[in-house]
Amino acid sequence: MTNAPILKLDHLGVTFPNNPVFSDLNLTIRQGEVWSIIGKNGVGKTTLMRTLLHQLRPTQGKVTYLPSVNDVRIGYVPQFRNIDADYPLTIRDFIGLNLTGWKLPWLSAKERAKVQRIIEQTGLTELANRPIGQASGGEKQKAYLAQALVEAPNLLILDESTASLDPVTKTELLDLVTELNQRLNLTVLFVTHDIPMAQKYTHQYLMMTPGKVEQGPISQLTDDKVWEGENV
Ligand SMILES: Nc1ncnc2c1ncn2[C@@H]1O[C@H](COP(=O)(O)OP(=O)(O)OP(=O)(O)O)[C@@H](O)[C@H]1O
Repeated sequence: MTNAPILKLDHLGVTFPNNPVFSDLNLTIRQGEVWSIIGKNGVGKTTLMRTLLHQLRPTQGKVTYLPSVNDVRIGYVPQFRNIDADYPLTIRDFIGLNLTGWKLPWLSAKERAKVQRIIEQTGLTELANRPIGQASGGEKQKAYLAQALVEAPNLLILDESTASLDPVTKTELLDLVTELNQRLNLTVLFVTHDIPMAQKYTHQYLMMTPGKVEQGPISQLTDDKVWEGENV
């Protein structure tokens, strides 16, 4: 398995009107690495993720996918978002939503098989035909993860996506992500406030504090450092 750089940030910065969020962020992420992105509320973690997804244009510096953006398939699992109880899709339909390209409005047999495989991997077999609007918060989060994984991403961004889960479900999902990381060299960015989970499941950390960003191996993320970072 290679350990080539997949993503490079050079002097990256985002400023909203009258609100400089972060600046001069330099970071190289290699294939197969698992990073935790931590920092207190409002420090800019989601803003950074949106910049990586090209949903936001940086006001300083640049984001480069290597060797080119065409080789990187990003799966994004958002923070908990509610879905109306009468939303008409089943969990199975929801997972396959992004697979229907412009050619056909329905899934091919191959695409249906992909959806079925991911349903089994994420433990959603019993629930697959239930309307997603009627699923619990944790079940919806599992469906979002399955939707992000169905296109076999090589970069997975989990944006506080385990925050609303019970400890058993959280562990199940992060074990699955770890298995995909080890088997497929999946690169993972895990935005979280859950430091014990970050210490258990990730290899590197990026800690954002107002005016400063620090990074290093997860073994160097001490409780003192987290306390300082959260109280700037
Ligand atoms: N579209 C926007 N326009 C203006 N300001 C924004 C916009 N999006 C985010 N912000 C501001 O940027 C800052 C960073 O927000 P962001 O959501 O990135 O923080 P975060 O670290 O993800 O927080 P949390 O841990 O609470 O999810 C906040 O002050 C927020 O109000």
